[in-house]
Amino acid sequence: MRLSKLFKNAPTVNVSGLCFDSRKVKPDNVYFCLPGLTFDGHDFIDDAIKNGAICIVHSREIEKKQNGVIYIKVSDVNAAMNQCARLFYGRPSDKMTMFGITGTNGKSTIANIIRSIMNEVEPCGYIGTIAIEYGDVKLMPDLTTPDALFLQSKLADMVNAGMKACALEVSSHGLSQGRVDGINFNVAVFTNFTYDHLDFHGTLENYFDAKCILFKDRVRSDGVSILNIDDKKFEALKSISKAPVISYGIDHEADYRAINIQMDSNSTHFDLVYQGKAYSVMTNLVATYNIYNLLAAIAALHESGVSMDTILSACSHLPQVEGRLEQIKEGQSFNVIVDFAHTPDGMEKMMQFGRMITPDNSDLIAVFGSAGKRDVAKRKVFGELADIYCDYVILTEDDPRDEDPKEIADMIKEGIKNTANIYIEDRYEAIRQAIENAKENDTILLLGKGDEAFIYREEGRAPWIGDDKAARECIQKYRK
Ligand SMILES: CC(=O)N[C@H]1[C@@H](OP(=O)(O)OP(=O)(O)OC[C@H]2O[C@@H](n3ccc(=O)[nH]c3=O)[C@H](O)[C@@H]2O)O[C@H](CO)[C@@H](O)[C@@H]1O[C@H](C)C(=O)N[C@@H](C)C(=O)N[C@H](CCC(=O)O)C(=O)O
Ligand SMILES: Nc1ncnc2c1ncn2[C@@H]1O[C@H](COP(=O)(O)OP(=O)(O)OP(=O)(O)O)[C@@H](O)[C@H]1O
Repeated sequence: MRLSKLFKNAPTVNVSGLCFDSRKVKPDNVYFCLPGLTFDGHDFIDDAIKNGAICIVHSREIEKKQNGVIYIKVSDVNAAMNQCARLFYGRPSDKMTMFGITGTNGKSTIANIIRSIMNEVEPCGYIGTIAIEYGDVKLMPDLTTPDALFLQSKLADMVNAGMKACALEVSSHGLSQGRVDGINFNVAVFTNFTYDHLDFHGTLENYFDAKCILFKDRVRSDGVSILNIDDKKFEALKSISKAPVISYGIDHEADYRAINIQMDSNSTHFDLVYQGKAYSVMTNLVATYNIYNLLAAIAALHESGVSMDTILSACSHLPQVEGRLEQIKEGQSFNVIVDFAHTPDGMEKMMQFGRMITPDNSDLIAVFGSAGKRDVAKRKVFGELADIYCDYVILTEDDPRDEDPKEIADMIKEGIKNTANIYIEDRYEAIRQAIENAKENDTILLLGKGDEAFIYREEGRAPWIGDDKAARECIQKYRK
């Protein structure tokens, strides 16, 4: 592409790509000097030029300019990069129905439900924590919401592969770093707002402000904002939404409301009330929070023109979202559930569900840890929740990074006053002991890692068999 297509008054030289990391710059790339949390991209201009950058986009004054290199000064490099990414990749998001899903918990679940039902109407891609998926392509992501350059390139790949829609998880980090600034969403979905990510945002107010960006700035004014009316942030989001608001919920009157909910450990039935009419919904999703997730997805799809018949007939056989309330069934006489719960709210919801499916004379056993180098305050809260709901706790490693997993476990333990607990550092061994010792009708919750097939240790990302595979293997070996 010609540089002049990206910047007014720029020379008409050809550029081969866009890059914000000097180490990854290729010949004839444009290098964007981003201010980061640790470094400032301006400090790596020489490296970028050595690697072949033909153009430097910067905001700081540059004293020594090199011949043959084009320098473009802008007031906000991040904003310029987002705009260029959109143009370089041919405005891909304008060619698809874009669903953006944000909130503390439920983003992956809702995005995957949207994708799977949308696929029955027209091809839909997914970008989020679990994968980047479109057609037969499935890639493992590094981030929930990728950086703007990678994101726009993947959206372009989706358009080229024939996708007509995309369900994108929009994290608060992604919003505050402008990773989705080049996207105008047709549908913006809000799940819920509880405690998370204080290590990054500092305060809950900042965390919420980041979430607001999707509804204030990034949704199209002719689009729609789908909001959870039972969440305490409903009114605040409604008041700032650029697009008309559609509500969903259980406890309050809503545009899409679930009533008469009946649930067991394998399925849920409820009546969906929409515009005064009740539709009977049968779904293989369980746990009350998943009814919220399903309502959000139903509202998002229906408001984008998918028929209620198509949506409701798909609800009964939704594919298992990997590592989200995944029930491990190997013919054993007790329940084993793998779940990605890693916030206090997620933990509590899972433990409540575990309690609901466990008979009074049986035990609820939880196996979990907490991530290293991430929010420390939630550790004790996890312990307090386990103390309320569980009969036995096995504390183990999560993603310790360069922290000592035992010290993390001790911080969780500060919240456990009455419930019996042990510490088994090795996650596989912790799962093995839980499974080997479970009695008939007990429930074992394996929490925190979900579908992840890696553990972040001191030396980086190390392979991990995965909670689901570990559990299946242990049931086969020790309970057959
Ligand atoms: C905390 C955070 O979000 N950090 C992101 C941030 O890094 P940073 O600000 O620290 O960047 P930096 O290292 O200071 O570097 C500044 C600039 O100098 C450049 N640089 C740096 C060194 C060099 O030699 N050459 C060079 O050009 C860098 O490429 C960058 O452009 O900007 C980088 C570039 O976009 C991101 O890769 C990085 O994400 C890191 C990897 C990360 O782990 N982010 C997580 C916390 C995250 O975003 N998570 C959310 C939420 C997940 C959830 O809900 O649980 C997600 O969406 O995944
Ligand atoms: N609506 C909800 N309310 C509360 N907790 C939920 C809800 N949906 C899911 N959870 C819990 O949060 C965990 C993560 O779910 P999911 O991956 O869908 O959320 P997420 O917002 O995408 O999280 P992340 O971005 O960290 O992956 C689940 O395993 C479950 O424990």
